[in-house]
Amino acid sequence: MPKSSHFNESPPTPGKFKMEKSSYAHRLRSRSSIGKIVLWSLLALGLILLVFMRSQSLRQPGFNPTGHYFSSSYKWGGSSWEKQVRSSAKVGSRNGMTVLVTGAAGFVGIHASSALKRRGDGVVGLDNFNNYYDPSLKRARQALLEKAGVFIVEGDINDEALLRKLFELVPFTHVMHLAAQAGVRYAMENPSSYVHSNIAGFVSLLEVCKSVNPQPSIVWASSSSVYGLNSKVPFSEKDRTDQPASLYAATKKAGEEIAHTYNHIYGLSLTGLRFFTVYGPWGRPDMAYFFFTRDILKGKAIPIFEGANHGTVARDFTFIDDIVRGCLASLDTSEKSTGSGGKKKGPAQLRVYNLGNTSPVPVGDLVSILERLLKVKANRKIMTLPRNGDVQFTHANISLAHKELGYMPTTDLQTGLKKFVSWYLRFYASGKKSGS
Ligand SMILES: O=C(O)[C@H]1O[C@H](OP(=O)(O)OP(=O)(O)OC[C@H]2O[C@@H](n3ccc(=O)[nH]c3=O)[C@H](O)[C@@H]2O)[C@H](O)[C@@H](O)[C@H]1O
Repeated sequence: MPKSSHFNESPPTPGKFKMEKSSYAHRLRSRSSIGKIVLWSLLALGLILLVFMRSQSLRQPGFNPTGHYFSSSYKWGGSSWEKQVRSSAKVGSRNGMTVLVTGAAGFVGIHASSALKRRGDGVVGLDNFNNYYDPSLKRARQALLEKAGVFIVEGDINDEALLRKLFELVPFTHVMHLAAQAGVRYAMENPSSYVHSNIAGFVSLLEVCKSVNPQPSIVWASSSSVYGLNSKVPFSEKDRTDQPASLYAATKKAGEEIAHTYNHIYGLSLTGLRFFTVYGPWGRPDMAYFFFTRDILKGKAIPIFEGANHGTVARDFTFIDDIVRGCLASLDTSEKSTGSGGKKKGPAQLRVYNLGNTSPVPVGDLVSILERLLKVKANRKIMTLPRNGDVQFTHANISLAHKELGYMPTTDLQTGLKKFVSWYLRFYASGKKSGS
């Protein structure tokens, strides 16, 4: 045996100090070894306890591995819950569809759900009500949908058992998949939440959709951010999308590739919509137009980004009503999925469309419009576009959506912001809500 494998042997001590092998020294050494063993055992125990406590806290209702807290636990199932799901899914018009809307308590979700319900489709919502932004805004949207007869199931798209249960109760003809971790800049703070919702969550949904019978047709939210560093404008669906500038964009691009796979293998009919900076009443407080409004009213400084050499930063801001029309047209023109029992029976539809406004507006002009509408001067703080995933410019070419969906935006930024500001002032009028 090689010498080094003798654990009990004293190692060679090339250093200055060599201990005498007296029995006193031996006792001292064995006492200190016992001490070390006790210390290491305690440390190991502590570590095990820590891991155990963390795994328990992850299992607690109201917490998930993305670091987001939920305002309530996910309790689903039971006869009254099933009754609510079934009743919400009831179709109110001839040839109406039955749609599962994920992210129904979100900004686009509430508008799309109520538009579908209004025209007589059966709608069931699904949302995890996480606290990425003020959950009370999501609850207010939920209350509005409830009044319209749309029930929002509380749960996560990663919960396949819940998704299967929903399809067991209702044979959804369509899924409008809007649940996602949104926001370009937040991806640097909490990257795993993007992977959890936009990749794992999407796969979980597609896994269920591919295996149910009949398979639904799926329309889902991609993003203008997939164009990333593409500098050819306006952005066309034919342009390259392999240079994402943020992890958010990368997960949306991944979604498009995942959609291709499920279409190819399982015959799922899939339509991805590249939304361009959607704004409007009931919007998202993490978006610039929303928190600019709040901060102008508070007299706080407004950070306005500009490119290198004072280059303009601009967005193709698109009003929510135009986006909703695009969503409904996509659902209406969706062909049926072709698979059954998890097996593809023939080629299925696979589409991607830009839904933009075709008229980019510099961020400085957005602030000027808000100043006029709010009748308050903004405290502008011009700063160079930080390296945070933002791109300098977006501009949609919508000719494909126009040709195939009849999509044609009708709301300019001035008109759309007027509607937003009037909603904002009414919603936050009580002064109790902060708009954060
Ligand atoms: O089209 C999309 O796919 C995305 O649209 C939206 O992203 P963006 O277009 O980046 O919107 P938003 O954050 O409102 O910034 C607007 C402008 O203000 C500038 N901006 C922003 C913050 C700031 O402090 N200062 C500033 O000038 C900023 O540089 C930008 O020019 C959605 O959030 C995203 O989820 C996704 O859906």
